[in-house]
Amino acid sequence: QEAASKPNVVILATGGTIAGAGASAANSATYTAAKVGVDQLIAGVPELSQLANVRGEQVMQIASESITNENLLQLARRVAELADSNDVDGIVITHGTDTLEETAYFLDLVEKTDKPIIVVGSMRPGTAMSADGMLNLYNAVAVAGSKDARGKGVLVTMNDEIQSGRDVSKTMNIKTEAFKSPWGALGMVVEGKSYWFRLPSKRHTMNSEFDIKNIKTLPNVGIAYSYGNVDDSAYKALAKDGAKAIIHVGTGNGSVSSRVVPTLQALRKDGVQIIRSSHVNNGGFVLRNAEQPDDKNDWVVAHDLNPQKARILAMVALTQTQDSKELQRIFWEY
Ligand SMILES: NC(=O)C[C@H](N)C(=O)O
Repeated sequence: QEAASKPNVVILATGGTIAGAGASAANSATYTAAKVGVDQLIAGVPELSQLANVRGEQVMQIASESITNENLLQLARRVAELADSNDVDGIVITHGTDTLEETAYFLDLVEKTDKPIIVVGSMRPGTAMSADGMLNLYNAVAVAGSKDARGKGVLVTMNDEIQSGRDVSKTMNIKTEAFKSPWGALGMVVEGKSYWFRLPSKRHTMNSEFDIKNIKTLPNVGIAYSYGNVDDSAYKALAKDGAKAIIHVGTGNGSVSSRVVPTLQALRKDGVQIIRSSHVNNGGFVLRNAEQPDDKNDWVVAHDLNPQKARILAMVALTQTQDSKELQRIFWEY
């Protein structure tokens, strides 16, 4: 009877530092990620059973720097199956923090559900002093089981904050206050209770035109970084390797070096989509035709998406359109 009154939350474990282990309690930074299985992870936080009926599944066991597009698709398909089942109220994904922001955004774009989907990780392994994984996981399950988290898109619970999976990124390694959004957190979780302050305004989940059920494979999209004295070799190499789009990680306004401009114009003529983003640290804001004539060059701007999130959106969008104007619409709306 007590179980019937609690929400049913499934924890999908993928690895990362939240499942990591070090040689001693003093090893907060030196450890091996993806060591501890999901059952042990759940057993390590017995208080979870006060929040929800929790069960776990090990989807993969990897450090998130090694995640592939196939891993992303596999995870997203399993999330969709669970979201469709009547006995699941919320889903938590434990994940390495390196690419957590990419996975969270991918799921935000392709999952057709208003059930809470929470992606969570930790900055320290569970074996370390002041490990942050236990509380982050507790908070994730609390949010996943709460009715007021429904319809808010994929969320990330790190360091007591509830962040939008679309906006959040890892801004720091080592520190536990690593996950920030340029537009601020959506809320806080304290002692298992959520406090909300704002809502995402971009299209996501139920309101998204993308659906994992229609996505068989993801296209090759590469990222090339700009800096002083940059040349065009990375762009050419990506195109040679079959990239359908290249995310240009520009300086400042997503600017393009005069040495690189002719190559990007030529690649666009050859059919490669060129998407300008910025490498500024606290959130880029790239506008069309600002510093570069995007209309003339038929390039796209990533607006506020960082390069790794721009890659995710470009891959998803390219499953549906090859038209640069459509691509730009999608980059404004998601
Ligand atoms: N804190 C972490 O989870 C980092 C680790 N390299 C990972 O992404 O799997």
